[in-house]
Amino acid sequence: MGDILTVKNLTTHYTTPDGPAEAAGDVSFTVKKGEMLGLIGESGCGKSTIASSILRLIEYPGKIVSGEVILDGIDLIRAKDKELEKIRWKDIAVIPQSAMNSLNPVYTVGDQIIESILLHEDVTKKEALERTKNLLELVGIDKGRWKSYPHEFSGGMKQRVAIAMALSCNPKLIISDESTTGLDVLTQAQVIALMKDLQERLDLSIIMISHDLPLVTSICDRIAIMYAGKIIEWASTKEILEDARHPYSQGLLNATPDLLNPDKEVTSIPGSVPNLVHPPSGCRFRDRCQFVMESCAEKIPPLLEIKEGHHVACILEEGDDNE
Ligand SMILES: Nc1ncnc2c1ncn2[C@@H]1O[C@H](COP(=O)(O)OP(=O)(O)OP(=O)(O)O)[C@@H](O)[C@H]1O
Repeated sequence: MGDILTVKNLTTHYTTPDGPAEAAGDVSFTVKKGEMLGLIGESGCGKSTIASSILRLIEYPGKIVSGEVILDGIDLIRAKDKELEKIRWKDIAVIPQSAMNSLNPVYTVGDQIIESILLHEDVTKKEALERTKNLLELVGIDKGRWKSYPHEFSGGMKQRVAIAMALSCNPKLIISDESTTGLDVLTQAQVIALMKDLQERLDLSIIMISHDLPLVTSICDRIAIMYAGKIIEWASTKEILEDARHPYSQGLLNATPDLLNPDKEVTSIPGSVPNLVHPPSGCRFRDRCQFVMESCAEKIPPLLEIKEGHHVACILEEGDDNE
């Protein structure tokens, strides 16, 4: 599988009265064609900042300071505004946080999907309506419901409409940003199963942003774990579950209950995420890390590939020189 998206050394700051907050610091990862990549981390660790940076939708006081975001050979950070406008939505579609509330209450769901197709593609209204009906069926909604208004739909159905909208222009990449927040657990599971099914059937590439580790491990092919603006571990889901190397990743796994193993001891990670304006020197996790050493304060550990496809940013993985 080839890479569809390459994020290279992306750094995004927010200006604050106390100085810049580095919400994404030197972030690098790739998304393969047809894969679902989970981007996971505690609230405030920079997940949405990365999503907005990929689409260059960071607004003041935010600023992309450096890095590249390559989609199909085009660097979106340096692309002209007009070029980028065509790429947004048509090539990269977003299912936003609380997607079900993103629908306009005064238009029918069908008209909203039709409008998004007509805005980006040179098709007739009749063709757009046909495609809308097909999209509704694809997400498990009777095509006759295109004339319904959002208030006539349940939360789960509105979520399905948001997915249909994201699919409306056959994007190469979908970014789902905590999009099932606010749904009950059962509906959330149905929507997630639908996304997984669509990803496999349509060979879609999806970045699934979430703070829900069990959700991400249940459907994603690979997982990038963020801590305080940095990716600290990135590997296949299997590797993360069986051989997580970063103490923060291990802490996250230990803090997650396992329904199949009710005897598992669940332990939380002491402390809290640091202020991103004045993060600790060196490793940002060191204040909370049970394996902390003096040298952890000296330099920011680089994200190293410790075995094929498994990347970790921890001094413990850097070899004998640092012991
Ligand atoms: N408008 C802003 N002004 C100043 N700082 C901001 C702003 N937006 C975000 N930040 C900073 O960037 C950090 C990352 O925010 P971001 O929303 O990307 O995190 P997140 O991981 O997506 O969180 P959540 O899961 O809560 O959505 C925050 O902790 C905050 O310090």
